[in-house]
Amino acid sequence: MKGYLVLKNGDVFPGQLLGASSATDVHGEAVFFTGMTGYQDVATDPSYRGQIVVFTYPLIGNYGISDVEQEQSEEWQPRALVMGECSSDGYHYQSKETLVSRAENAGAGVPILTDVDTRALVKRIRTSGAMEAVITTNPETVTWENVTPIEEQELVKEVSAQTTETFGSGDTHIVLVDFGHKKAMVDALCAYGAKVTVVPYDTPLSTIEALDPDGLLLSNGPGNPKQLQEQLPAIKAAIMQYPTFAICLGHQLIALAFGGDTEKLAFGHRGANQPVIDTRTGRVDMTAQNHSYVVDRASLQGTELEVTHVNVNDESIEGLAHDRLPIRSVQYHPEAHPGPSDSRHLFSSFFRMIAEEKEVNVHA
Ligand SMILES: NC(=O)CC[C@H](N)C(=O)O
Repeated sequence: MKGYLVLKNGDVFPGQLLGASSATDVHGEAVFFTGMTGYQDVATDPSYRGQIVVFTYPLIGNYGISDVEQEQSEEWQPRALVMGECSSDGYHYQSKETLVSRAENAGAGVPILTDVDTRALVKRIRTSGAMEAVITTNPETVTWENVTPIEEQELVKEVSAQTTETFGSGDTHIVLVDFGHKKAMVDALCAYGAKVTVVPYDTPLSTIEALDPDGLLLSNGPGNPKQLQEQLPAIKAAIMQYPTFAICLGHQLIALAFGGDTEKLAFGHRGANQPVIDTRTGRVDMTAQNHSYVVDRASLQGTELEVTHVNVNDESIEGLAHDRLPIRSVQYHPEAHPGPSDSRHLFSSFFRMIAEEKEVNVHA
């Protein structure tokens, strides 16, 4: 069926619609992802909730869909996927589903718009910025009334765990505060010897205390971090009490909790090759990224936070450390999925930080 992506500025990009809910108009924020692989990880990453993801790589779906390895959550998360060409053969995961069959059977109702001039579309987003968009079968009838802008949607509430769940059986107990975590994060923690308890984003401090964690992980998640303003005092109280590592949305929340500010990038960083330098060691990692917002450097003046990592391309802030407490955060994704795992060592630094803290407490 013929379909269209209509940008809020009026530009229309035609294509072919696949998927269960192809007849319905779907609103979202049009953003682009530059990785050559990782489409399944992207399609299931809760950070993409509310967004229409345009893939810059022209051929998507060619290695198939895995049962579990690439799956980051149980649902398809973006509002829609847009691509140049959608492969109907899953080459690597041969006996499994393909992207086409997944879209066609998608109970979640995530349409895929293929055969789109994604090059032109991405150039438009680069010049005009990430923008609201609609996937539709009839561009004439598109309306922007009664649509809540993504900044005002309570997306974390939609994706956060409803109940507490425990994974792994290691000796180090990590409580993962779930703003919309990716499964790869739990897997990475378990691989380093953790037992992980995933708790809803608004879990009170007393419940966290009752779980007696060795450390906290504040996860990634969708939307504007300022949506969680009300949670900041509780987040601050918790992270001041336990060694904490925070990723992406979690990193932004740490900045906000300590009096810093965040701002929105024109079109964000979404891909698998963002170079990040550790300003203390000079080491550069190629990183997996997926974010619209960044911590504002000037806002950190006078706070207890120090910048530890910087993006080599645009000098935006990529990592923070508390000047006194064992609190570290990064804007990028050390758990990868999709993208390189160069920065997986940050998980071992987290476990080292926890061990050091235990030492200090033993001798205190
Ligand atoms: N991956 C994430 O956690 C994204 C954080 C936040 N929603 C942003 O877009 O900046």
